[in-house]
Amino acid sequence: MAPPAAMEETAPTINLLSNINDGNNAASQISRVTVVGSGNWGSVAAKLIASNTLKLASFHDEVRMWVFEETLPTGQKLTEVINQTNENVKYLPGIKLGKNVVADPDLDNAVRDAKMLVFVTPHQFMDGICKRLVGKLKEDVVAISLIKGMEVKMEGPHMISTLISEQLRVNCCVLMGANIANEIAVEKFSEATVGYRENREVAEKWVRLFSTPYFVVTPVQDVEGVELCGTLKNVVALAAGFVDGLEMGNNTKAAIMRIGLREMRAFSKLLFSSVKDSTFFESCGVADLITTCLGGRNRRVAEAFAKNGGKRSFDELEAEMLQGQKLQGVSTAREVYEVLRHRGWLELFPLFATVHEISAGRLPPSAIVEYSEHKPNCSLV
Ligand SMILES: NC(=O)c1ccc[n+]([C@@H]2O[C@H](COP(=O)([O-])OP(=O)(O)OC[C@H]3O[C@@H](n4cnc5c(N)ncnc54)[C@H](O)[C@@H]3O)[C@@H](O)[C@H]2O)c1
Ligand SMILES: O=P(O)(O)OC[C@H](O)CO
Repeated sequence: MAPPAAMEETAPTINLLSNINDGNNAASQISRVTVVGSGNWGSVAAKLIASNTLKLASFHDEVRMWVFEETLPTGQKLTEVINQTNENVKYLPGIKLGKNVVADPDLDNAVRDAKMLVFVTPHQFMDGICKRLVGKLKEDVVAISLIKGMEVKMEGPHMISTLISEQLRVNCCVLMGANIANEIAVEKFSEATVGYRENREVAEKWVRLFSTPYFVVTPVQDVEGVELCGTLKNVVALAAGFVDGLEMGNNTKAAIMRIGLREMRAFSKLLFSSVKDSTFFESCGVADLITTCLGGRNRRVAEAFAKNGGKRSFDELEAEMLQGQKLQGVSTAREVYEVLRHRGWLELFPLFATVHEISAGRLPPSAIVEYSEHKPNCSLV
């Protein structure tokens, strides 16, 4: 059962202007939370949330976590092992998730009673997941996407939060930030940004659900800006990895990060005029760009790709180096490239375009710095 309302006062939340009724302990007011996804970040998100649902009276203690079921080399099902050991032995070994995290391989069952849905799968699976969930949710469900990626459809680019809100007809916020999951798993201090469209009250409820003394969350009214920061930094991370693989040094890497940030901002503002400059100074912006270009998986695999002279494909390196975890940067670079080509913007975004050309094998990794010699006069908004 959820603890008494008084405990809410001692919960580790940041100071909010919220008037959310956390004092109302009626069963109908208590939100059940389900995490859809159980990879590296999905598991850490479940752990974070589960530590708070035990303390905050407005959330049900139990956190359901939908697991894309797989059989481990031991022959056991991943879900069974998570529930027996309280550990995601494949995607987050060595970390206890909290006894109130329940792994569930049945998607319909996992979301059935949820009032708050946290989506955190690799972005390429979300279209299929949303289709499976249509008509399966409770009324008044709210969602948040922790997914860094986008979709490109015939009619143009689609953010994942838009896919969720349109297909499932729910309010969907986003949470992005400088958040390498393994560091948060061991409770090292970091920050994150919740992006919301209009409903500040819902955003603040998400902030309460995620905030801990070591995970400080700030709400920002710019859902597209926050989500595009999280999505596009993965493309810049590939460029940073190429530079590392070619041993070009820190100055070159800093230059790539600066140019990348400039393209991130310009691309975001061309797609959505509402995107705010200030968002790029939040955790979701420059901070995530820095941590990803220093310590992320996209950077690491791109470094190996460049060291091999582009002779081993990203798919091969991903499977070998990440053991089931998924890169988002390569498909995002392709999706961004499609938008640029379709809209006649390729000349405006030489870094983004070149990252795709390299990862698709059409240019050598060294082209990451050569593009600027050929297109020195390109200017961005
Ligand atoms: N790992 C991080 O440090 C981190 C931090 C912040 C944001 N993110 C973002 O979170 C999202 C999820 O990443 P992650 O790190 O939790 O996952 P991951 O890359 O560690 O794991 C891949 C996940 O995909 C699942 N999967 C495989 N095939 C599937 C299918 N057909 N359908 C549905 N699921 C399938 C696997 O079971 C596994 O749970 C991504 O958008 C990522 O960019 C990751
Ligand atoms: O490991 P990456 O490259 O997927 O990046 C992880 C996170 O997005 C960093 O915030």
